[in-house]
Amino acid sequence: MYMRFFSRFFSAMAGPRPVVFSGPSGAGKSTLLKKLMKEYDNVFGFSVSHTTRNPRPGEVNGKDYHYVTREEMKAGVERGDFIESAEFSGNMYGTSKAAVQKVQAQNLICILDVDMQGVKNIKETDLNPLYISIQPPSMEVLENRLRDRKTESEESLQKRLRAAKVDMEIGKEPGVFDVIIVNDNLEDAYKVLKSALNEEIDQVKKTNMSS
Ligand SMILES: Nc1nc2c(ncn2[C@@H]2O[C@H](COP(=O)(O)OP(=O)(O)O)[C@@H](O)[C@H]2O)c(=O)[nH]1
Ligand SMILES: Nc1ncnc2c1ncn2[C@@H]1O[C@H](COP(=O)(O)OP(=O)(O)O)[C@@H](O)[C@H]1O
Repeated sequence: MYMRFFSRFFSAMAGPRPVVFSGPSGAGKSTLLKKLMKEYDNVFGFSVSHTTRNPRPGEVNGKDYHYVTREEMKAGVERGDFIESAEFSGNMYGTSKAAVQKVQAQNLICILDVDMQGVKNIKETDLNPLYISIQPPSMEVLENRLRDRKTESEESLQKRLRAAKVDMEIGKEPGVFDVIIVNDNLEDAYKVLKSALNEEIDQVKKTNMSS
């Protein structure tokens, strides 16, 4: 009880409330997050995850992900470097404590992009974030977007679509997410996202201006 109080107290002291984004691969999380961080670069900071998957063309090590081998990742997990980690579509992904602390130390809203296992595991921690789900308008649209993105092999695409079906069902369960955004038209979805974060954005702007 007291431990819980103190850890909540200290996590509140660590900076503004983080925001966790989740939703099927191809739903548009990265697109929306990049837009948000471009418009509010002094308000949000991205928690750079570790992954064992290969970088895609254009992705930058240390910016999109920290790209590591499975051995390195496992060693990090064993050392207790990670808040959470998960296996997704044949690769490991995880949020390191350092990634979140780096953002919080700058008094920015820490953005995490994690799969459904990440959401479940983060719920067991004291991070206490706002949970936002980004959903595609339909499975058909999701498949088309993933194919058009041209980043996946047929095997990887099928794995992502299978995971998406499961994720979409869990995401509908009441109480899992605070906000659910259907990303049909990008500009409309972005407006909904900004209005969901309005109070937090204003709060950080005020605090950071006066310090
Ligand atoms: N649990 C967990 N999931 C992550 C993490 N980083 C990314 N993911 C998730 O891993 C899945 C695959 O990500 P990625 O390979 O970048 O593919 P994309 O989502 O199709 O662009 C997505 O659902 C991400 O939200 C992490 O640190 N922890
Ligand atoms: N509202 C939208 N309308 C059409 N295409 C979109 C929309 N949002 C995202 N996309 C495209 O769909 C693909 C998947 O989006 P992405 O942001 O990579 O998804 P995620 O990060 O959730 O895997 C990308 O090629 C992106 O440009």
